[in-house]
Amino acid sequence: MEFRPGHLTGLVELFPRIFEDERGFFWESYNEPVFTQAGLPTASQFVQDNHSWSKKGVLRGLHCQHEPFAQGKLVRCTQGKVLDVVVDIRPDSPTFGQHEKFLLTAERGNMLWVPPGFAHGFIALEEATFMYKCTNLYNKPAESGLLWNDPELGIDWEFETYGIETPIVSEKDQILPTWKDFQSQVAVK
Ligand SMILES: Cc1cn([C@H]2C[C@H](O)[C@@H](COP(=O)(O)OP(=O)(O)O[C@H]3O[C@@H](C)C(=O)[C@@H](O)[C@H]3O)O2)c(=O)[nH]c1=O
Repeated sequence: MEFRPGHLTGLVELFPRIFEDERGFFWESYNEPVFTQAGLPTASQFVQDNHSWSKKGVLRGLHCQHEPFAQGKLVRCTQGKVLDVVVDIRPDSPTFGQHEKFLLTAERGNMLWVPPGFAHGFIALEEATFMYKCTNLYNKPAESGLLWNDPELGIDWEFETYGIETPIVSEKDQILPTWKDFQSQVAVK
């Protein structure tokens, strides 16, 4: 497994070692001592596993849960490919408000460790199965997030590159706060 730090502190992209033969392929997606060595959470810290499937063009996000329910997420795409986007929402971070994008594909098996303190989302660039482990349980009242197309965040979701005309966004995600509103909400909490 190769571990590549993201530009935003705390993010880690994981690339498994892939063994291919005439039958197909094999790789280790989790190995406790290897994860410990890399400073990543291990099995007992992951308390919830999630699995979603999305049509091409579905955009989910950007989601987070406020403290003390913030979740770290180890995410991966096991069918198709997604553009994964994270926004740094740690007020004391020098990169507060900045985002980073990762192309996660089933073929490469790459994963992303997103620590607590980020809003997270993705767009399915083709039919995609998305699976992830979380370090905290789902807590509906603690749900929050950011509006995916807020100009202030300035995220290019690369629709043109992948032939997506209009993203499919849930009603809930269409009314998430802008970056400006999110900051004032956090400030009053
Ligand atoms: C996230 C979640 C949802 N649900 C339920 C609530 C709802 O009725 C239904 C669908 O929920 P959502 O629309 O929030 O699903 P979705 O938009 O896929 O939410 C996910 O998006 C990605 C980007 C993330 O980062 C995740 O943490 C999570 O927020 O599933 C759970 O039971 N447990 C969970 O952990």
